[in-house]
Amino acid sequence: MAALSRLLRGSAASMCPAGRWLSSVVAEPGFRFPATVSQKGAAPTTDPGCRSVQWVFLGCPGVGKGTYASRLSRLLGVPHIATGDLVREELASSGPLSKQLVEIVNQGQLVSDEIIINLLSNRLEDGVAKGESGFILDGFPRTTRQAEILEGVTEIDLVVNLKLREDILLAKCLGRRICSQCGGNFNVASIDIKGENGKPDISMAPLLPPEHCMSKLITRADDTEKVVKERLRVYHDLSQPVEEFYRNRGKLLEFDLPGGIPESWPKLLQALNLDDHDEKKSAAA
Ligand SMILES: Nc1ncnc2c1ncn2[C@@H]1O[C@H](COP(=O)(O)OP(=O)(O)O)[C@@H](O)[C@H]1O
Repeated sequence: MAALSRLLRGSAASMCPAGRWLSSVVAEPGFRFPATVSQKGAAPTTDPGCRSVQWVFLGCPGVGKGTYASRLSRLLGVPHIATGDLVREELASSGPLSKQLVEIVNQGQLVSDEIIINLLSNRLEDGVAKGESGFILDGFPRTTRQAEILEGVTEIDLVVNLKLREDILLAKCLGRRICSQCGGNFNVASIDIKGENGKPDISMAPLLPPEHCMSKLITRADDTEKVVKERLRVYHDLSQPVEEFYRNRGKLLEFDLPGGIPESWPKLLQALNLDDHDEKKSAAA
């Protein structure tokens, strides 16, 4: 905990007040965006004293936090830090913690705040040593206590709350596959759901792996129907209050996913007031 405080205090100290996000969700001049990203309507800044973005992604299991957070992290040049990945790395390491964690994770429960903060703290410390700045957190905070601890040590600029219907979330979790060799994330679920009560239809094409990954696909041990349902229940009980925590602070951007990546990505960029020059170039090519 002390290490997390120290690290995050360090980044808060170099924060540019003019760069703080306001509830309008439009970045103030002062944030450092890499050359390929521009903030529509905001003058680019070169002020080296200002820090990079510090964002949080919230949302139920299977909603796509990892997908969109990692795309944004590449666009904004900040690390994407997923606490679920940190937990899985620890499980794979068969270190002293892994025995303790395996049961908790495979039952769909949350790891203790102390353990998760310790893992996050170590990850941030490694990042600082490599010269990283800013972050997009995915899967943290997941309890109001974690949110309070984070608030006590640094300023979060923006919290993006991704939303999708619960029947789709289950299908997406059950369709998740990981390449055991390259670590790539894929999804074999094909979603095609008619909208009801005036809601639009939702289609999501599968995100299929390249040919060479096909035979190496594995499924997460906690992506079984029983465990996913328990994770959704735990999310509603413990993590939904975190949405309220940030809503009360005017930092929550609600984003209803309109479909798969092709429909959702441009709309998310629009909601964030960001431009992806690289994507436009490749689309035009
Ligand atoms: N912030 C956190 N607090 C407690 N446990 C966590 C946290 N982040 C991840 N975990 C543990 O790791 C598991 C996998 O996390 P993640 O990959 O984020 O799952 P999901 O796909 O359900 O969002 C969780 O079910 C939980 O046991």
